[in-house]
Amino acid sequence: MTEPLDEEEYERPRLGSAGPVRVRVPAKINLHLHVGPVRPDGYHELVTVYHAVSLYDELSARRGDRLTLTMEGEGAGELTLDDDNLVLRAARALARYTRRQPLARLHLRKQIPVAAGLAGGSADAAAALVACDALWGTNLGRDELAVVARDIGSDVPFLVLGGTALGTGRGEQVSPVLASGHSWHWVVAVAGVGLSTPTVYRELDHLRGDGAAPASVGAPDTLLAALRQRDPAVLAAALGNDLQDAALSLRPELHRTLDAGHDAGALAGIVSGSGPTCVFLATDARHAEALAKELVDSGSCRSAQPVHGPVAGARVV
Ligand SMILES: C[C@@](CO)(OP(=O)(O)O)[C@H](O)COP(=O)(O)OP(=O)(O)OC[C@H]1O[C@@H](n2ccc(N)nc2=O)[C@H](O)[C@@H]1O
Ligand SMILES: Nc1ncnc2c1ncn2[C@@H]1O[C@H](COP(=O)(O)OP(=O)(O)O)[C@@H](O)[C@H]1O
Repeated sequence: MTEPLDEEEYERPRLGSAGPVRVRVPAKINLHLHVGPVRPDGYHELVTVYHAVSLYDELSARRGDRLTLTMEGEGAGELTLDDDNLVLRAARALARYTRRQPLARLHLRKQIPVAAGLAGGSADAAAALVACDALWGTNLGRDELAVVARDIGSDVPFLVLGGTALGTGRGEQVSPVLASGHSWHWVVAVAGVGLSTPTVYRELDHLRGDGAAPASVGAPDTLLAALRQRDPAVLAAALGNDLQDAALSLRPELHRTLDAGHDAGALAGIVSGSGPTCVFLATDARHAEALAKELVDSGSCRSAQPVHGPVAGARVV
């Protein structure tokens, strides 16, 4: 973490924009999530393939004489405006990094459900970095913003980048894996109540420690090759998530959601990251529409919506 500066060391911000700056940021799913051993710092070593999908939060930033945040939309009422708020943490981290005062009026419109395995909070942090960078005229560029992002959360650098990317380390080391221009069609089926990410990692450790170790997805080579083939049936066979058994152990009712997707004709279904959202692969946009409707009708999830990916990371719009 960057050390906080004393007030007098701060520069008044040179405003890059009069504002408002509007930033749109996507949710992520993990097409491949291999969870390795626990590291000395308590995080698990990961190899993951992140994929940004067309479900967005939006953050606007205006000039202000303090740092303030207001929120509306999906799950906004559950979030507090304390030091744990990822938007405020991100704005302060960028201000410290660029030796400025964190002065901005921020407003967040949420559509990405909270604690759903879709990295909504990380997305909002990435949006705050991009919005404040534009408002303050700090012009760090995506690679440097991704460096600031690492201290905020493991998923945050990916949400700055977007697209499809390989994540290693604790997930914070990201590199793009392809830019083929091909779109994939998915349905995200959201559960009523979120799951805590640390609880799901602990459950995996517990399952592994029991000796009834769930099989691991191994290396991402098959998945990466499948992405290059652009064939949804091939991709369907390559999707995998080591956190799935842990999420299912904590939420057995997710079996019903996965079964409903299968019965409705999805090419494949997996838990998204730490869950409890389930994500289903469709052949095309129409198939995704039909699947989403059937999933809602099945009553096995709170809502289901078609999305596509990959899409760009946090962007000024
Ligand atoms: C599981 C994943 C998959 O992409 O995301 P979600 O599906 O929850 O969105 C990520 O690993 C979550 O990333 P993120 O939500 O940024 O996690 P962080 O804030 O860095 O860490 C939250 C907690 O998750 C656990 N954690 C996270 C990353 C990691 N490589 N090993 C871990 O054990 C630790 O308990 C940590 O204290
Ligand atoms: N702006 C924010 N949006 C969502 N969650 C936030 C935010 N700020 C802090 N959080 C906290 O981050 C945690 C993880 O949320 P989120 O990123 O939505 O889920 P997940 O890690 O499952 O993808 C939640 O417990 C939530 O309280």
